[in-house]
Amino acid sequence: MSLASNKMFYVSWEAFHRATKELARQLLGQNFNAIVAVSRGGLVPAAIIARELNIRVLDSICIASYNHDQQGSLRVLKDAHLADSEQLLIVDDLVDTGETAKALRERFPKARFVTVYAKPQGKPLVDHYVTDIEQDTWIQLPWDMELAYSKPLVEGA
Ligand SMILES: O=P(O)(O)OC[C@H]1O[C@H](OP(=O)(O)OP(=O)(O)O)[C@H](O)[C@@H]1O
Ligand code: HPA
Ligand SMILES: [Mg+2]
Repeated sequence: MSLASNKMFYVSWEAFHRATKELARQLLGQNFNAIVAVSRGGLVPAAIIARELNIRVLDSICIASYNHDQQGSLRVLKDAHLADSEQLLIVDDLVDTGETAKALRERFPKARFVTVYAKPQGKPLVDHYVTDIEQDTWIQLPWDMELAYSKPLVEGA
């Protein structure tokens, strides 16, 4: 998939941290004992949730489907070793078309699957998420950005 619109949703590190802590709060009391992070995007929220919920056992599944904003075929580069169970939490940064989520649901039918951001197409596939994003909007994540000079509206200051 490539976006026809160029609408962007820019996420700072602080905003990402705040939203992920809100996701952790939604999960309080559900007694998860292990996390599978969906690498790479799920690694950061998985670490934050693990810290908030005092979960010490983490694993990763490495899935690639996008080359920057171009969706290609989904490839599982490395599987996770933890067994599927209702106490297992699968964490990704976002769900967009839902292709990645579909593959994860098949791989871990008993586990709970959560993301920080969700677009409409993928939303039905997640158990919990924090922020709705429109389908035609690209989420710019903090690790894909850097601070840069911003030209003033009027030159010559
Ligand atoms: O709902 P979908 O349309 O499947 O898109 C969502 C997936 O796409 C991104 O991963 P990507 O494959 O770009 O790899 P990355 O996590 O290494 O950036 C994102 O981190 C999700 O895992
Ligand atoms: O909107 C997005 N932003 C970053 N990565 C993504 N991978 C799928 N959709 C997105
Ligand atoms: Mg990913």
